[in-house]
Formats: sequence, structure tokens, C-alpha cells
Amino acid sequence: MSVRIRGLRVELAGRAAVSDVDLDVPAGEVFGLVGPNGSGKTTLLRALYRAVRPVSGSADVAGAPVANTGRRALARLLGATTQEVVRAGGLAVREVVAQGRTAHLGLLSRPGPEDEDAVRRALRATELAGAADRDVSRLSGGELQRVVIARALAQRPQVLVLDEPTNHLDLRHRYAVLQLLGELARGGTTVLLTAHDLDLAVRFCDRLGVLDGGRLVAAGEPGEVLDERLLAEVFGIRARTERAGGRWRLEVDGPLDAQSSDHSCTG
Ligand SMILES: Nc1ncnc2c1ncn2[C@@H]1O[C@H](COP(=O)(O)OP(=O)(O)OP(=O)(O)O)[C@@H](O)[C@H]1O
Repeated sequence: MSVRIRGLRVELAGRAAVSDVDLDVPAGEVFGLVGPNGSGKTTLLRALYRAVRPVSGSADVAGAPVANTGRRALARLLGATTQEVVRAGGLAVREVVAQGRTAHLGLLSRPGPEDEDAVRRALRATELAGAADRDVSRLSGGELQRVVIARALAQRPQVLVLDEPTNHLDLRHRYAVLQLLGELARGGTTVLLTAHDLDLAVRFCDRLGVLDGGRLVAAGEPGEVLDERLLAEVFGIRARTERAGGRWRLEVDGPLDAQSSDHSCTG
């Protein structure tokens, strides 16, 4: 298994943000974590790249136990994009993307042809080649989001972890990024992402996991997992998935009204 999580529990400020999560994601899959605000999606991803320490349970990435793997070694296996905005003043797009190669360089060694090729391809894949010399502090939210994705691509990790990778992107770039992630997965990369846009998640993810109150309450093929009952109970919407043209899509009627739903703000 490329990502293997067992009994994971993470507490933040004394409260469980993630509880008893078991999850397996094989190589070559796009796996989407979905769930309402505050359900633990970001926290689960953060545990994978050691930004939070679980109180119990374990996570392995590409066969390496996260808890016992140094940051640098982990960065050679796992690339992550986060919701935290990187606007390091004065850095050019190309320099930020090149940071993705840091874990592959020896302590005193300079970037070689392979590093330059990885950066060039990442810039091209995210349609940033023409913006390579721009100052990142002057980019729009969507352009910056593509820079962060490009940096993770340049890392060429076995596992890509992306927190809301498309939330700032216009429709064309949303589809372009999700298509790109699908192609990377077909090439053997494991892609684990979070998404609020359920329609895009059911279209582009091979499997989905639903978090609710920190627990993984369902996992499997989009059409199997997101049935009408779960969509109502967890997301508070009247909706269903349909299969059309070989892909799942989501048909939403609207929100359940307050009386007929237990759904409440947990964020
Ligand atoms: N730094 C923090 N300190 C204390 N509690 C936190 C902190 N960050 C998150 N939490 C809490 O942990 C729980 C899970 O939060 P998390 O950000 O993982 O959810 P999420 O599913 O990613 O939410 P969203 O969809 O809103 O991004 C929430 O109850 C949240 O309020």
C-alpha cells in the first residue's frame, strides 16, 4: 500500500480532530477525502506530512513509517500542497517551484539537469512557464495555487497530498489540474486530495473517503459511497450520484431544510 493508516487519532487543543481512522490507498489511485467543514480532512493530511503528531495509531507512506522518518527522507517520498499561503517576498515563481527539489539535493550540491528538467516540466504542466520570472507576492490566488502545485510536482514524489488543490482556480484550470493529477496517478503516483466540490470529486477521484466528526464513515467508489442517505446525513443536501459517459456525476436538488436535517456547523 502506498498510504497505510491504522487507528489514527489526532487531538487539537484537547479535542479529537481525527478519530480511529484506518485507510489504505494503493499506488496509482486518486483518492479524495470529502466531508463538511471541520470534519478533519486537513488534519488527516497534516498527520501524513508530520505537521501534527498523532496521539495514537500509525501512518506509512510508500512503506516508510511517518513517525520514524526524517523530514528530508519523507519529502523524497511525499509532496504536499497546503492551504497555508506562501508569499515569500521577492522570490520568483521558478525559485519557489525549485524548492521542490531541495530534498533531492545533497547538502552542498547544486541543482543538476534532472532538477532543472523537473522544474521546467512542473512549470509547463501547471501553465506557468510564461510566468516563471514573476514575483510570487504579486500573483493572484489561483496563480499562487498553481505555483504550490508545481512545487509539489517538481518534487516528483511517490505520494502527492493536496489540500483543496482547486479551490482558487477558475473552471478551466480546475479541470486541467484534476486531469493532470489523474494522468500522474495512471503513471503510478498516489494522489490523496481533499475537496469541497463534490461534483468534481465524484468525476475525478477513483475512490472517496467521507470524514464526519473526525471519523471515516465511508470509503469506496464515488457512486457507492455517496448515496442519497449519506449525502443527506453528512452533507445536509438532497442529491444523488449518476453514471454518465463512463464518469460519475452529482445531481443536487438543494439543501435539506433545517427541520429535516441534523446537519449543523461543526467547523
Ligand atoms: N489549530 C487548531 N487548534 C484547535 N483546533 C483546531 C485547529 N485546527 C483545526 N481544529 C479543529 O479540528 C477539527 C478538524 O479541523 P480540520 O481543519 O482538519 O477540518 P477540515 O475538514 O479540513 O475543515 P474545512 O473543510 O473547513 O477545511 C475542527 O473541529 C477544527 O475546529
